[in-house]
Amino acid sequence: MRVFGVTGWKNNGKTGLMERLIAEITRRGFTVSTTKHAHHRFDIDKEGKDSYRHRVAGAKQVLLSSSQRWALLDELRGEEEPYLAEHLSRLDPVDLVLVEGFKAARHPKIEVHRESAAREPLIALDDLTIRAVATDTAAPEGLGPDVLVFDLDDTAAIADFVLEQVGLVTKPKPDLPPLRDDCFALPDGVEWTPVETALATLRDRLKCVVRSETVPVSAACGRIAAQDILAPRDNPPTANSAVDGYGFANPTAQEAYHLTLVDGRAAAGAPYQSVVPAGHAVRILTGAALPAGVDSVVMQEDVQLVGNELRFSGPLKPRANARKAGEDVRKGSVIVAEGEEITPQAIALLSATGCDEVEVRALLRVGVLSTGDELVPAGEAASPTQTYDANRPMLLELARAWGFEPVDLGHVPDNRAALKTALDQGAESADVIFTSGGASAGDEDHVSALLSEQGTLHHWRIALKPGRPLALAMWGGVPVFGLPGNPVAAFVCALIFARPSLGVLAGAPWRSPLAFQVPADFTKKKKAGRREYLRGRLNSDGTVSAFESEGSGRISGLHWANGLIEVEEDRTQISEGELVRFLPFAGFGI
Ligand SMILES: Nc1nc2c(c(=O)[nH]1)N[C@H]1C(S)=C(S)[C@@H](COP(=O)(O)OP(=O)(O)OC[C@H]3O[C@@H](n4cnc5c(N)ncnc54)[C@H](O)[C@@H]3O)O[C@H]1N2
Ligand code: MOO
Repeated sequence: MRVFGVTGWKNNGKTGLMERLIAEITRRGFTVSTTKHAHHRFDIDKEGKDSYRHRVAGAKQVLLSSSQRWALLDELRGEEEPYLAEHLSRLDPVDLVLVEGFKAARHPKIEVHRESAAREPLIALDDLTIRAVATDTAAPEGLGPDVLVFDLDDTAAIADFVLEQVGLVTKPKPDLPPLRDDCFALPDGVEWTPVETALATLRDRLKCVVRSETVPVSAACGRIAAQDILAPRDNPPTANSAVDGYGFANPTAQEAYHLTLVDGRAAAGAPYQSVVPAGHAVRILTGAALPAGVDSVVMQEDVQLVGNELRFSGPLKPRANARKAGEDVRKGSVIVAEGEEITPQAIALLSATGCDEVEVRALLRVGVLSTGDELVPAGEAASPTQTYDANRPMLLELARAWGFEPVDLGHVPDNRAALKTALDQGAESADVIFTSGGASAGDEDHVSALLSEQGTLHHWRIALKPGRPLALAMWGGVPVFGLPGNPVAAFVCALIFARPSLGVLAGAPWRSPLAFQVPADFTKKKKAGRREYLRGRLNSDGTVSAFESEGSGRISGLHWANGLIEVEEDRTQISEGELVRFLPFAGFGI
């Protein structure tokens, strides 16, 4: 539940601001409930009233009800005052709960401050839950840099702020700034980079590089939401029946019901137009709006119809088999959050609440270039000293499987001029470039050499097997992932480093892979200090096997495996039956 508080010292105008905010936020179409902390002896009951007499006689709870409102009075009778969270759990779902008082609770708040009433120092000076101060004077001194200051009477600005803070509206984003050329630089002196350091550097330095566009919901599957998407209406939009049966009002604890059936019926899309009088029932079908005078439904299997008299046995709970309006989704609530990938399930939710178009990120274009004199595309004649290009087709398909737009930049020989031309073209037609091969420092490792000549290369020697050399650079403002040539190393680096990075470039949050612990059915020794990824296959008995070879050119092992086994840096041995971390390929979206 979204909660925001209004706090402040006595007589500074908390209730006034609450009142103005409730009016402003409900006027904008959001539903609001409130909670207020009051003086310990407060009483909304009146001496001599019936409810008061029930209470004095010893009732623990007294529930008062009328056709306009109901109230529940709970006498603590010496018990501890409940925490705010407990109170909030009692409220019906709404877009926003505004809380007056409850200074000590940890929800975010705005503090009200009136110069004439200020007797004590601002609470905001040493309470980090205060996100803003609303004041009738100049900005008070000593506030933290993140605490905003508002004019106490500028209700619209304060409402904008509250709605943004709780995520009900999104502030329009400025144009996307370019990535900086040094965004891959590692701290001085770092030689062998631990995997986690490399990941943290990527996570911290990269940001979204694609603009947003509006697409119909029918074309939005797999795309990334560019802003929070709010429900245009409640789901269900009106109270309706969950079953085929008979609708009536106010079930009680009575044992036997005899109700008179009215003419007509309520069906989904064809509501019953008149009021169902007390003591009567109406035929109602699943999904039909509850007619006026109906709040509960008895299933048709549980009734007897004698003439137009409906008989059934109780007791039946109040609102039995009735779905409340908005019980699933409230109008204005966030149904898909910014950065979320739109799944078929999200499409159902968007469609159910009436969204027909959504603002999504433009597809990230992933350029793939393979390098090396020895490479030949499949389909061409190749001598035994030549190698069929496996990385480029693999990387293009990974990009497609991850929901990006693959851009085939072809293959270049080990020639710096050809590589430069290909990278220039890549920077025009793609948002990020994968190269494979030439990533280490051999005579023919032109990718490293060229990127380093341009001065933007950061050669990362990762404490990782396979995938030790990883070249990262900017080319024409576009990030380049220089993946190692060995296909298994290229694949592991793509999954571990490129996938979460590409997600961020595409507008999604950083995603760590899905992993779980399973017993190994193999033994292995390893050097301490580096992380290893083995090709693993989860067996039907719940154990995991490792591929027979750790050779970085053994592509058949990639095809054999259904995930990676992650062996931590400090581990030197795995014995049969010991738990290992398994990262299924399905968790990488492949
Ligand atoms: N003296 C050293 N030699 C090597 C080191 C090292 O640290 N010192 N590292 C080894 C490791 S680990 C790897 S991984 C590779 C990576 O080197 P490169 O990225 O420069 O890759 P290449 O030398 O160009 O190729 C390596 C290997 O992969 C084959 N390959 C390349 N591209 C493709 C492709 N598109 N499809 C299929 N196969 C490809 C290439 O033919 C080579 O066999 O360096 C080690 N050496
Ligand atoms: O680490 Mo290399 O990347 O073994 O293949």
